[in-house]
Amino acid sequence: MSGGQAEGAALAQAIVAAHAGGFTGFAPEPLPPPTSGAPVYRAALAAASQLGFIAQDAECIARAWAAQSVRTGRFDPAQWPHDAQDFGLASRASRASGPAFAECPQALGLYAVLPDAEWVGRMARAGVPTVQLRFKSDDRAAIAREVRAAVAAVQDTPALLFINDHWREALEAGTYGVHLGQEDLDALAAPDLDTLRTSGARLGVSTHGYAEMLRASQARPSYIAMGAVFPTTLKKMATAPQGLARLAAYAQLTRGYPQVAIGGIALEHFPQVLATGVGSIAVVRALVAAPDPEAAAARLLQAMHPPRAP
Ligand SMILES: Cc1ncc(COP(=O)(O)OP(=O)(O)O)c(N)n1
Ligand SMILES: Cc1nc(C(=O)O)sc1CCOP(=O)(O)O
Ligand SMILES: [Mg+2]
Repeated sequence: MSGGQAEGAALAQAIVAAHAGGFTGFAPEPLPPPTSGAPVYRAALAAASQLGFIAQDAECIARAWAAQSVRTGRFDPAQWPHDAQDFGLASRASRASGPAFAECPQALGLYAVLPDAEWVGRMARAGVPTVQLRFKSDDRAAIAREVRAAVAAVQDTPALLFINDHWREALEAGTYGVHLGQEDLDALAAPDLDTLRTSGARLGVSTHGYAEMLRASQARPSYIAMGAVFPTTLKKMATAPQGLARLAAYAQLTRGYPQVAIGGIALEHFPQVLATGVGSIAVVRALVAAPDPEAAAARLLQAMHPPRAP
């Protein structure tokens, strides 16, 4: 090992030593091919991989760490990067990154993700402030029907309605917002994204790590969803559960956006999830698999807004 390599390995170990106690529970990932020769970049790439970040996220962390060192003029292994500028995360507030989607509340509160319009109405009437229709079907007529039924179901309630996946039907029905996954966003042609934005509909985007957050920010959505926090049995996830320490880091990075935490979240997790700073928690099974969904909604709403200590 050359002197330079030994020095780089020591920097990487210093980062790992400072953060291994926080980012626990992840097996090391293979070291991706470096895209820069800068010593801080290379050390952070090795450390992030050692801490279990997948290649695309290790690359984001390494680039952010190098940018942070240049900006501050020093390398501190304890200083995990959190600055949006260092990551190149597009800001919602700055016009320089292009027009933004319409605003939604900074705190969307309890967010129920629901399989059909009947559930949407039921949870809106139970007082859930944000609801999503997540209706999985390839039948265009059935989708349009379900979206219209969901709009009607929230009409006499204050609930904000997002439609998952089916953005054209959502625009036709005039819903409050649309939620898209990364693949949906990638598949959307620029003119379609413009149509969606200029319609005034709010846009929420799913993310599962740093690289996806940077990608989502390019669209300057109304909110950023971060998951899966814990293991979920609802669907097969391409990425590991991210856990609370990563969620806290993601929330710090994306604090210019309203944030939604999702994935495997149950009542007992609410205090720790809220402590990361997110303003909204999305759940599926905690409501639809509950023996008494209205009573479950009441408990989750209370956990979302715990009374302040006197
Ligand atoms: C609030 C919220 N966050 C994430 C998702 C997941 O959306 P997506 O990635 O589009 O995956 P599917 O839900 O379509 O399987 C969501 N629906 N809501
Ligand atoms: C639909 C969905 N999207 C996720 C993501 O991480 O993008 S996790 C998830 C399932 C959430 O269901 P439950 O609360 O029952 O675990
Ligand atoms: Mg989707």
